Amino acid sequence: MKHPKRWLIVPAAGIGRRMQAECPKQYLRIQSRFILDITLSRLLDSVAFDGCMVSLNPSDQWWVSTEASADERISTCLGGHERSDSVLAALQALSERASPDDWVLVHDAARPCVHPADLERLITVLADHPVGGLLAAPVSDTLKRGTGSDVPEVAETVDRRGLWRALTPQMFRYGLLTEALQSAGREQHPVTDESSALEFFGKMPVLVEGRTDNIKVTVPADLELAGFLLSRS
Ligand SMILES: Nc1ccn([C@@H]2O[C@H](COP(=O)(O)OP(=O)(O)OP(=O)(O)O)[C@@H](O)[C@H]2O)c(=O)n1
Ligand SMILES: C[C@](O)(CO)[C@H](O)COP(=O)(O)O
Repeated sequence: MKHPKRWLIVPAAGIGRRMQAECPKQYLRIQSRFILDITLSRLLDSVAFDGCMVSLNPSDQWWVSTEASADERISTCLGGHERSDSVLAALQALSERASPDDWVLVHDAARPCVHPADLERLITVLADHPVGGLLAAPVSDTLKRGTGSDVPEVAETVDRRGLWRALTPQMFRYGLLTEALQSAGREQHPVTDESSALEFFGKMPVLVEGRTDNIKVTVPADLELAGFLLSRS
């Protein structure tokens, strides 16, 4: 039986609106390196991939200045309006090289602190699984649902038992992930991660516990925290 290949997709076509920075957040620097370069090097230096596809914004003017742009292992494609569109564009850009049973790991460009041990655990746990799964962290805080007003008040406390925070990478079979994202798009079913598309497609992805320091750089305060975490890794 043909051994499945392993592909990496890094959606990096966002504009980082919540970061309120002068450039898309994946091009902010930590220790003088672009966040995107840090993320890609942590992934590619830790795991053997058969190829890597990075989705870029059509207006991207920074990619040409990255270390990654000179890396022969990495190809690029144009991303889309939503993260899911950017992931689907990367899957379609790999269509000539990938087979349905190949593994695809999808990781946010904005998560530079991902730890090699988490990558190894995800790949090992899911190696023989027919669908795949994702890194996730059990919720440890008490959760409140707020009212939508300018001064939000507690509407209810949400039972946190069994709740997890989805992280990335998320790892699924190439064919199934492509079909699931296409189906969610046709049905205009909003998905904010790959697992949501598989769930909509009737599958139950595996939750693989990951480190809580695998943060997504989203708002200004996250940049200093990511810098601290990277200084210790
Ligand atoms: N149309 C999009 C939107 C997001 N992303 C990528 O998906 C990852 C996670 O998305 P998010 O944190 O929401 O990034 P942004 O969309 O850039 O942030 P914001 O929502 O604040 O604009 C990021 O690496 C981002 O570059 C993408 O490739 N294509
Ligand atoms: C994929 C993800 O990072 C899992 O938590 C998250 O859904 C991305 O959401 P965003 O709004 O695109 O940042």
